[in-house]
Amino acid sequence: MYVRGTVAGEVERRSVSTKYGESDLAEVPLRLDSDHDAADREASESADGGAAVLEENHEPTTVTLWNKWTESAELLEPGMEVLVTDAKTEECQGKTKFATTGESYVVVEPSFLVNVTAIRNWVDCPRLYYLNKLSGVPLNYPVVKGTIVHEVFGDLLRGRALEEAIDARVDERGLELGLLGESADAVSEEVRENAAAIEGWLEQGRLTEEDSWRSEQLLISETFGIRGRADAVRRGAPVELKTGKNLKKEPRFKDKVQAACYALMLEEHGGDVDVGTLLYTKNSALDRNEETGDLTPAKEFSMGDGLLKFVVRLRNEIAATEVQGTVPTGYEGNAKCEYCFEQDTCMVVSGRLDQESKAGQIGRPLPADEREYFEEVSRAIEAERRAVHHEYAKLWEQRPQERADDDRALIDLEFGEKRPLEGGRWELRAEQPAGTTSKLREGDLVLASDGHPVRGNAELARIERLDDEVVLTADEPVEVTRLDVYPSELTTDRLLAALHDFLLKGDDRRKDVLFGRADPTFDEPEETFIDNNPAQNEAVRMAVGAEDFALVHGPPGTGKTYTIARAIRAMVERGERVLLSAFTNRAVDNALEALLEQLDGVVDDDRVVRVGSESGVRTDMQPYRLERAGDPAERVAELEDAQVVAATTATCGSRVMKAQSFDSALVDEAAQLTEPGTFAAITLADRFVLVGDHEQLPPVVRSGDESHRPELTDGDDEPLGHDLTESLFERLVALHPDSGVMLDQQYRMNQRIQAFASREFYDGQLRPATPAVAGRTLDDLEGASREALPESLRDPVAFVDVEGDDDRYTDSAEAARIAELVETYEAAGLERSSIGVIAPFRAQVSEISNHVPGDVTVDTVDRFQGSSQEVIIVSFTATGSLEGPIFEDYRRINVALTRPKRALVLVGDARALETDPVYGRMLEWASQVSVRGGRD
Ligand SMILES: Nc1ncnc2c1ncn2[C@@H]1O[C@H](COP(=O)(O)OP(=O)(O)OP(=O)(O)O)[C@@H](O)[C@H]1O
Repeated sequence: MYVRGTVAGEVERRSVSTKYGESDLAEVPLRLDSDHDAADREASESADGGAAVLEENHEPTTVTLWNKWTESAELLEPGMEVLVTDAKTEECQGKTKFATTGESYVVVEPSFLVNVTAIRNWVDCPRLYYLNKLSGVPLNYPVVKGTIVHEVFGDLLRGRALEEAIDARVDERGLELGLLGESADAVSEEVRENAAAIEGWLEQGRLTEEDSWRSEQLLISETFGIRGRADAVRRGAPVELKTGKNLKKEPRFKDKVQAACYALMLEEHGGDVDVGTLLYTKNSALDRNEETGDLTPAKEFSMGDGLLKFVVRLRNEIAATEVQGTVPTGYEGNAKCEYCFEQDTCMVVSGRLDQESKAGQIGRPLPADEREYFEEVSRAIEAERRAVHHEYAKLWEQRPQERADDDRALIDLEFGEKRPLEGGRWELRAEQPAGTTSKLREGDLVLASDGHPVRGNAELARIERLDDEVVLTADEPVEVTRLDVYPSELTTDRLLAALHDFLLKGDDRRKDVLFGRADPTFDEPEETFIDNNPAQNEAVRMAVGAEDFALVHGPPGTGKTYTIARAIRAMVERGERVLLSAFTNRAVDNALEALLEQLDGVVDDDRVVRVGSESGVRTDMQPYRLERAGDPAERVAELEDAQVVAATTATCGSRVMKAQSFDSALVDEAAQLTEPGTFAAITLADRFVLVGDHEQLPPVVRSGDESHRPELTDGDDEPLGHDLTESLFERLVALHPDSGVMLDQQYRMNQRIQAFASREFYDGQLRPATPAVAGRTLDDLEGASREALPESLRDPVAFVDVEGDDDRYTDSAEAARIAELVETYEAAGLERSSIGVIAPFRAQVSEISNHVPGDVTVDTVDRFQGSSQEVIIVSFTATGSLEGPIFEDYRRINVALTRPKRALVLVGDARALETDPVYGRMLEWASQVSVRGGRD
């Protein structure tokens, strides 16, 4: 049976004499989880074929861990979670206790998902694992070549011809190879040598019997807290490809460990694995006359129980280290520093961060405030990682309908067909029921399954099309009936690397300025860049003249995009190479569009390059998109000759972008970026300009979403100084207020609409840029007439009182009233597509969507940020006390109220809203009719 719970006290270890001799044991006081989805587990095929439904029990019990599992017991601290499989019960003085059996596995912190490659690295040296995590994998030839060989291997398994696979895969990596100075022919030759081993081996397999193969299988273990992608699975057993050589008979130990991880997961999914295979592809390229030893590439080993358990214990060490936030020193394993490639890096990191390390330390430690900053921010990033793991856990903890309601899955799809594509991949089609919504978008990577993303047959797939029909491409032909959001750690990995690069490799002057030890300096040109808007002109002068950085604070509609474009043009005219970046693809493309207008006749179009994925970049910007595939020299020239490169901040953390450098970086939507998120872009440039509005939505952090367990090691209860929700932009505005300028003329809203936001959020300084903007009404729109509206809606701002029902997340009366309002505006001549509805909860968004036609955009505030509409209707969904995201942070209401150009209608329960002073003032403003209002 399964026993799962939280450690409730100190663990006691001792030795006892048994009939088998001396045995170690550890007694762990455990508070059992009451409802660890027992029913769900029972229905599933879990590793031990059954599950214990444990009674709710708040009294701690004891679980005894025997022999080798006492090693894992040593890692335990009160508050940690433990899972024991195949436990037995023992009655003792009327109490039920538990103990491990010979079959048991003990899993520490089972919801922390450890990557298989992490476990493999950990075998070599725990500190190496830490260093890899910190600095990320750089662009280097062995890594890129290894990836290509793996891809060719997958292709061969899927039946693609060798030469075709090599050509295609080398071509796809053109850009990376170009950056590394490699030529396609030379790389193809090397890949061919490696692939020969694979092909020969596959031939043998085919000669003897009908093999059942599967390439690249994504495995996630809900029992052992491990995940990874097996290179291949042959007759149910793992096959791992290594591009190195191995002249011994046996596979390398760490490679065995890796294969054992996959074996463990395959067994959890119902397999019985007794063998693992390692394929050392370099072996076949070696010359028998020069090398002695076993040159056969494929080496098999038998998969013993002892190894599987050892692997789980290693995994436990990683999980415990991560949850406690301790930094490995290298003493934990038997690290051999003198042979390690990373010895220098290791010593530098140890020296700079003043960490204990087996390799030793070099250099002076960073100043104390920088080390403290590093600790706080890296801890916050690790909390983000745990939140991603939490997303994984939801894959099995939530029922399908709950996931669908959460917008995290599309369920009940009707499988249509699977069609083989050229190159051995598959196209999968399914129909989705009408009216379903989710977070999934075209271009997303998803978990496509035949029913369950973890327990069923599942595969990573890309969404090619998403309307009534869903079209996917994948490596394997899954009969798709369900799609789940794929929780990715990529962002977290890149944040950590960006933090590392900034603090450990970053420029000292920049750190002095960012940590407040020095003031930023400017050398502003006297030139006038924009003659009709003094604040914008000053912003461009500061941006161009900044020697360190400049800040442009742009309230809604104040011409941020225009100002950025003008500033970049000025920089380009001065001969600078410029990076244009923003948090979202949408903002990057908007700014790029404005910039192209400015650059017309200044630089050739082909010196402006957009870096991003095909699905991320807007159609009209595709001509500027950098193709990754093709001739290496051509690809790299295209990027390196570019004078302006545009990419999201996430892409700035990619290996390709990290190889670039710029004179200046301009970052839009900077108030929505975490500090390390901002570093990813600005570390690529000598100077930077941040553009944003800290009175609108702050960075979105996953770990803030839900209640996570308190830090285990955080002895002092001091609140963290840096928790990722404050942007670098906001911090710098406070730290160096004179390095920025606020744009104060807005080009969007009628005067009546902007009045409240200006007063509440911008010290009354925001004003309409022109009389025409101030006087905007619906009458300006073709075919629309305010006269046709009821009197109560003729003013640009209106309030509609709807008594709230008692539901917390939805209000159907409000939804019905909003549907009527939409009809009223339509009757007055408005296009439905020019009306937007904002609601605080997803549930209310769905409720309203069911009442209004599809071409009216209905969404949450977060989704509306950055856009505008002619008419905006806001549903407050409030009753009694004000609770919910829209009310927790006044910046949300600022965003909601500043989306419309010509008309704003607030729909809510006046009595509830009045209970808060800000909303009280909002009601007053919305209910007063302007002098020039539409009364006859
Ligand atoms: N100095 C200016 N003179 C004339 N028009 C301007 C000026 N600055 C901006 N505009 C116009 O104002 C509108 C809004 O500008 P822009 O798109 O740059 O705003 P933004 O601040 O980026 O908006 P958002 O708040 O949506 O991000 C655009 O139509 C733009 O052409």
